[in-house]
Amino acid sequence: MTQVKFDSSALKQFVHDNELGEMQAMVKAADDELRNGTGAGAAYRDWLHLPSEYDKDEFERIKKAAKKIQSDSDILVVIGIGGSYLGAQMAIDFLHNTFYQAQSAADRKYPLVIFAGNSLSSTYIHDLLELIGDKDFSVNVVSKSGTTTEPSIAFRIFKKKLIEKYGLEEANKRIYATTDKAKGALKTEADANGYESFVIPDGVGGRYSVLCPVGLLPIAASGADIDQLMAGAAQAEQDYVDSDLSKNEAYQYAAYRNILYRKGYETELLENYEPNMRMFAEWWKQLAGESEGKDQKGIYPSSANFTTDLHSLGQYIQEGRRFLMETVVKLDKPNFDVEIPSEEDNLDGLGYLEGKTMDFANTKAYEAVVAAHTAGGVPVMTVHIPEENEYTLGYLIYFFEVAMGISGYLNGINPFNQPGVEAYKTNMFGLLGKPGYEEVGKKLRAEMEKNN
Ligand SMILES: O=P(O)(O)OC[C@H]1O[C@H](O)[C@H](O)[C@@H](O)[C@@H]1O
Repeated sequence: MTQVKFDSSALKQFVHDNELGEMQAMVKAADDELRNGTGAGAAYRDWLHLPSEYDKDEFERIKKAAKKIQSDSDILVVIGIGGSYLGAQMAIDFLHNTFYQAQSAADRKYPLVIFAGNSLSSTYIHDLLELIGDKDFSVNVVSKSGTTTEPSIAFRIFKKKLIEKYGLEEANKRIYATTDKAKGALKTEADANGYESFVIPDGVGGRYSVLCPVGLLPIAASGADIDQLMAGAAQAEQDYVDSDLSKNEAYQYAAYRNILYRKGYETELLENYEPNMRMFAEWWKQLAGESEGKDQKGIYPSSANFTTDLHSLGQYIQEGRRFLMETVVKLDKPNFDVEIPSEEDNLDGLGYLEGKTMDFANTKAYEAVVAAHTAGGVPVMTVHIPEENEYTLGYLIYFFEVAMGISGYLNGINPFNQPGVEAYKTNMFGLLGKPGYEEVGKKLRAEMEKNN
């Protein structure tokens, strides 16, 4: 059964009936590029079949490693940046109690999974070291290239703590490395020290890697069911193969956002009505931004959390400059609903809501917002999900991944590279004094002095 329902009914005043049909030929061509590898970046399409063609032996090894971590660690520190942490963190937030970090170990039942190496903040690392204190912990270091600066620095620090606490031999048994099968500094180190290693397949880029060991090990260690996650994604893999727009809602989403983009709606807000889906938007932003923002074009991916941000960004969305489109991921049925209590005095005037639930109010807020923003000139699309569980999440991940592949080709770019992220890295290496980058550093310092 489909787990995602794409609703474009609020677009009527923005997109004429014929416009979607006019996209069909282009969607067919984009589908051909994606499925048959005739488009740019063809070597990075292996995520397309990850849900059905993953390495089953490795999958079992992931589950075993997760069990070991659960049995010997209070905390799992997952070190990675970009695609090497966003998917795991969004999944863990989506699948667990909102306050699971604050729960006691007994209530949580599973290790706390904490992410590091996704910034260069010393405060963050200091505070995490303090949180770990004397607790038992393990480290999952994740890097496809095996050379990214932020996670490399964090890894040195947590490796040192592991060695101090457990000694070298036991420390090596508490380090799990997820990286390339053959190249990169992390692979070299993992081989030299005998870390248990998991492979990021060649044809899977960072932002498409949540359904490989990158996401699966931390998600499994957190106690979530990765079989169900993969089963949901595999269902979506089957459901989204038709290049006929009328039969493929992921492709409809890709087509509509491109129709809107070409009319000047250049920024897309991914929205939720559930605080535990904030990280989902962060994951989606990398997926969309790195896939599409290149060659001086592309939809700018942003996000908003409702109803919270209706009291901050809401004014701008309703009446500010008109370049926004919105995509809501709407949970149709929360796992737990809470009734609004009755009060005799009704001093707060909420009597009219007595006996109704929080989710009733949340859904009415969503309906009200769609109507208001539509009237205000903001096109709104909705991706409905039935509930929050592993199966639905796997399905939803695949929905957005396949939509982004098609969307990129519709806009005439390579959706699978990210050449632009190197520019700051080169400068940073120059300024940090990395061997080989001396000239860059010299030039930058001279420019900075001139500007001061
Ligand atoms: O996994 P890594 O090689 O460490 O890369 C981590 C991230 O950083 C890079 O700069 C890329 O732009 C991202 O696509 C990638 O997910």
